Formats: sequence, C-alpha cells, structure tokens
Amino acid sequence: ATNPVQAVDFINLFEKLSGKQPGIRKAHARGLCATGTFTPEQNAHFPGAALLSGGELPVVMRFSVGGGNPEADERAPGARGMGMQITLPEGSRHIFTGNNFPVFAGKDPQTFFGLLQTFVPDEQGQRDPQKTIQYAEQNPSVKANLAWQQSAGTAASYANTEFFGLHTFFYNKDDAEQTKFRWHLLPDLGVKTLSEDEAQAMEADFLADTMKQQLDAGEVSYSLMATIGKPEDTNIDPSVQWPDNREQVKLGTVRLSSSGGEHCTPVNFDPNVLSAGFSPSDDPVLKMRSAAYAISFGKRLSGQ
Ligand code: HEM
Repeated sequence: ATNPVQAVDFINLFEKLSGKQPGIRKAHARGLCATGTFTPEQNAHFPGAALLSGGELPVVMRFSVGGGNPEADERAPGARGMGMQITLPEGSRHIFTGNNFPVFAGKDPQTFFGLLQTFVPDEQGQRDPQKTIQYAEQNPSVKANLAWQQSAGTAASYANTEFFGLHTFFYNKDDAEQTKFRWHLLPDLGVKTLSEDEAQAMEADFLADTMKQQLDAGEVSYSLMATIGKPEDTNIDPSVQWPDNREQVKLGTVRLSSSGGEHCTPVNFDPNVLSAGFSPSDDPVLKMRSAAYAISFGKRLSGQ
C-alpha cells in the first residue's frame, strides 16, 4: 500500500463513529475497573520468568464494552474487553489486554481500518450493511470475526467472560529454546452468555452490579492460560486461530477483591508493556496498538 494507515487515522475514525468524547477512551469507552491479585504458577515453558517466580502480585483490571460510546447499552451482544496490569516487586509491569472473541477482524491494521470505514453512516445517518458484506468478500481475513459477531450472545457478567490475547508473544525470544505463545483468560465461574430475551430483562448498565453481587457472594477468579505454539503456527496474523490441539499451560490465578473506583484512570493498557524475558511478535496489529493507545491516553488525560 502506498498510504499505510497510521495510529492517528484510527483515532480520527473512532471519533467519527462515536462522536467526540472529550476525556474518554477513544475505544472501549464504557468500562468497569477492578483490583485483585495474581498468584503465579511456575512453568517449564517459562523458566526463570520474574512474572511467575514470586508470590502474589497486585493487579488492576479494566473490563469494557467495545466501541467509543461511554453510554453503551450492556444488553447488546458483541465485543467485551479486558485490560490487566500486573505490577512486579521491583516495579516493572506486565500488561495483558484482550477481547472476548477468539479471532481478530483483519490480518493487518489496513484491513481492519477498511472494515471500520464500512460502518460510517451516510449523510442520513444510515449504515449500509451491504458495504460490510462486500468488503468481507474482498477481504476474507475479516470473515471469522464477523461470523463471531453474528452469533455472539450478551456477556452475562465480566466474571463469566473469556478473554483472548489474540497476538503471538515470545518468552526468551533470543534463545534457541524460545517459547512462542498466545494467552487467554478463562473465568473460573464458567463462560455464560444471555439470550436476547434474558438480556432485555436486565438494566442497560447491569454489569457493574452483577460483578459486585458475584464478589459479595464468593470468589471471582480467572485462570491465565498460555497456548504453546508450534513453528508452523502464525506469528503475525491475529485473524487466524492456531489449531485447537496445542498444549495449554496455566500461568497463574487472578483473584478479584474489589470493583468500581478510579484505579484504572491513570493506566494505559498498552499490550506491548511486558515484563523481563517476554517480547512481542511482529504482528502489525499488535505494533499499531501502542501508538493508538498512547494518542488516546494523551487525549483522555488532557480532556480532548
Ligand atoms: C489496529 C488495531 C487496534 C486499534 C487501533 C485499537 C485502538 C484502541 C484504542 C485507541 C483504545 C483506547 C486506549 C485508551 O484510551 O487507553 C483501545 C482500547 C482497548 N482495546 Fe484496542 N485497538 C486495536 C486492537 C485491539 C485488539 C486486537 C484487542 C484485543 C486483543 C483490543 C482490545 C482493547 C481493549 C480491551 C481496550 C480497553 C483498554 C482499557 O480498558 O483501557 N484492541 N483500543
């Protein structure tokens, strides 16, 4: 492409799709903050990882509804997100930011951008679904995600949602013995979605109360899992899932202790912030995210 898409183009497009929302995240605008702990488990695939070597570490998590609307209706089916910052004893951080779909909408930023452009309404405020269908025919790497969007229910609770990192990461990348993995966060309370009727019986902002009730009733926890990749599994394409027979290992348990509050306000959940020994892949979508999040973070903190 002669004119590759830039991070700022995404920010402008998000503002076009959701309106200017001064001081608000340009994507995943509606959210719920939570705090808790991460209890690591040592693992042969991650020898000596500082993240997994100590005891309990503090966690700040932000759950969110996809899109730039801070008043998004939580009864609607579709994308939900999760950002998790784990702070290590010496102060370094490891951030995991994932969504509830197992496959991304496009093999690279350009393809994803083109898809988002098909969602821009015309002068009468109407969206043209035909544009999206045509785009998918010409850009098949968006199809698996669109199929997921079609069939997705409404997340019953953030405590009952699975989140996927989607990109490939490495541990000890420079070593001959490097581990290649993708992570996901499995809710120990099980995955639950609501049918359309069940969702309509809820309040539009039910997710914060639901989380509070679940925290009052007992433990809300997640298993942080890594899928270990084989050489033939893609390093760079988040629109392609790895075969489902790959080895799964548990990196630790995330336990929530509180929800609500402003702990997430000063956090930029940039998925390229990794603790010692970990490194990102060359996935161009992953690379694009740091710059886009930084622009959104700066705008949000400066009231734009
Ligand atoms: C080119 C691709 C992408 C772009 C341009 C993009 C852009 C953004 C932006 C601008 C924000 C707001 C950041 C802030 O203000 O702090 C955001 C938040 C978020 N994104 Fe992305 N994103 C992309 C891909 C992804 C992918 C692949 C995932 C999931 C694996 C994801 C999950 C999230 C989540 C969960 C949040 C909310 C973080 C929070 O609560 O602060 N995004 N994204």
